[in-house]
Amino acid sequence: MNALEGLKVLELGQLIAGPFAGKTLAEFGADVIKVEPAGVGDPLRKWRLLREGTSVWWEVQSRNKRSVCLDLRSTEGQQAVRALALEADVLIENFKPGTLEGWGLGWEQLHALNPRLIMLRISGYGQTGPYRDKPGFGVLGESMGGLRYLSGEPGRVPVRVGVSLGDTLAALHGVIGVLTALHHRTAHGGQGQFIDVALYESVFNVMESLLPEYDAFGAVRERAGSALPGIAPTNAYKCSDGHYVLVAGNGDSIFRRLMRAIGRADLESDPQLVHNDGRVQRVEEIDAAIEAWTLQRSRDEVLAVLDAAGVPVGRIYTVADIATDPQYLARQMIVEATTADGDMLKVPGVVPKLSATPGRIAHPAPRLGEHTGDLQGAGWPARRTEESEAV
Ligand SMILES: CC(C)(COP(=O)(O)OP(=O)(O)OC[C@H]1O[C@@H](n2cnc3c(N)ncnc32)[C@H](O)[C@@H]1OP(=O)(O)O)[C@@H](O)C(=O)NCCC(=O)NCCSC(=O)C(=O)O
Repeated sequence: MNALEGLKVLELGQLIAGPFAGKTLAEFGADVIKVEPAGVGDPLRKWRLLREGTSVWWEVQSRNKRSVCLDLRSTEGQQAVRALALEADVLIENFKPGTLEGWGLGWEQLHALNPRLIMLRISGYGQTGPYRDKPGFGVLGESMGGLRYLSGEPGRVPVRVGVSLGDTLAALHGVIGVLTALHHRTAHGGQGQFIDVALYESVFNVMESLLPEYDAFGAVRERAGSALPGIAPTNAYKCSDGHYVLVAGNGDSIFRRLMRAIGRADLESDPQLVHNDGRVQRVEEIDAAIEAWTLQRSRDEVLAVLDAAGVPVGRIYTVADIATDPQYLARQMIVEATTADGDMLKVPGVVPKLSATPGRIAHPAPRLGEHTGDLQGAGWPARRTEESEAV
C-alpha cells in the first residue's frame, strides 16, 4: 500500500518545476498522467547527457508516470484534458500565467467542471502582480529570491548554485500546497482550491534572516565564499594533498573539542571564545589556526582525527564519492532501476522515507505517448494490468 494510492494527478507543463512535483507524488503511489506534445514531448527528454536518444535525467524525473500525447492547442486536445480533469484530484501545471486560460483550461473553467479539483500552478513570478506575464526560469527565481547575490566569493561574479534549485524548491512548496489542500478538501466539505507557487517566492522562503536583518539594521547580506558570516568557525579548509574539508566547529562544546584535536588548548580555554558571538570577533584567527593544522595533513587524516573527536567534518563529495559511499548504500539511496528500453541505470532512491508506506520506483519513465492508447472513451483510464501489478 502506498500513501497516495488512488490519487489521480494530471501533469501539464514541462522541464523541472511542475514535473518534479509530479515525480514526488508519483513516488508515493499517485497515478500521474503526464500530457506531452506529440513529436518532441517534454524538452527535458533531450536535456544534458542522452543514452540511446533519451536523457538519463528524464528517467528519474518521470519514473512512475504515464505519458499521453495531446495537442493542447487543438479543440480535441483541450476536450481530452477536460475529460481527465473531471475525474482528477490534482492538476499540476507550470506554463506562463495565462497560457492555460488561452486554451480554455484555466482555474475558473476547470473548477466549474470539477469543484473537487486541486490545481497546482507554478510560475516564475506568480499568477498576480506586475511581473505575472513574464516567462521565468530557475536562475531568475534564484536571483530575485535573493540567493544568487549571496553565492560565490566577495568581489567576484555571483555564481549559480550547480543545479536548478529554484525549480525544485518551487516543486516542493507545490507538493506541500497539494497535500495541505487535500487535507482541507477531506476535512471541510470536499472543495478544491488552486495553489499559486512562484519560483522567486520559493527561494525567498528559505532566505533565513535576510529581510529582517535589512529591516532592523540596514544590513545588506553579502557573498562570503565558503564561510557563514556571523557563525564561527565553519568553513572549507585546505589539506596537504590539495583537497578541501568542511569543518563545522560552530557549537560551544564542539569548538572546544575541535581546538583540543588540533592542539590549540590556548584557544579551547580562551574565555572570549566560549560562545559564538565572541568567536565571530576572532573568526580569521580561528580559521587560520584550523587551516594551519589541516595543511599539515592529508584529507583522509583530517577526516579520521576530527571524526574521532566528534567534530562535524566532511569531504566535498563528487558524484563518484556519492556512488560508493557506505551511508548512501546502507539507506538504499543508490538504486539500480530498469529503463523502458531494458537498460540498467543507477538512480537516486526515494526521499523522504516513510516507515509504514515508503515510496517506491514502480515502473520506468514512459516512452513518449506510451499511454495515449489508454485514453479510449471518457473518464480516467485504468492502468494496464502489468502496471497495476508493478504497483
Ligand atoms: C518555461 C517557460 C519560460 C516557457 O515559456 P514559453 O515557451 O514562452 O511559454 P508557455 O509556458 O506559455 O508554453 C510553453 C510552450 O510549450 C508548448 N506546449 C507544451 N505542452 C504542449 C502540448 N501538450 N500541446 C501543445 N503545446 C504545448 C506551448 O504551447 C508553448 O509553446 P510556444 O507557444 O510555441 O512557445 C514558461 O513555461 C514559464 O515561465 N513557466 C513557469 C516557470 C517554470 O517552470 N520555468 C521553468 C523551468 S526549467 C528551469 O528553470 C531551469 O532549468 O532552470
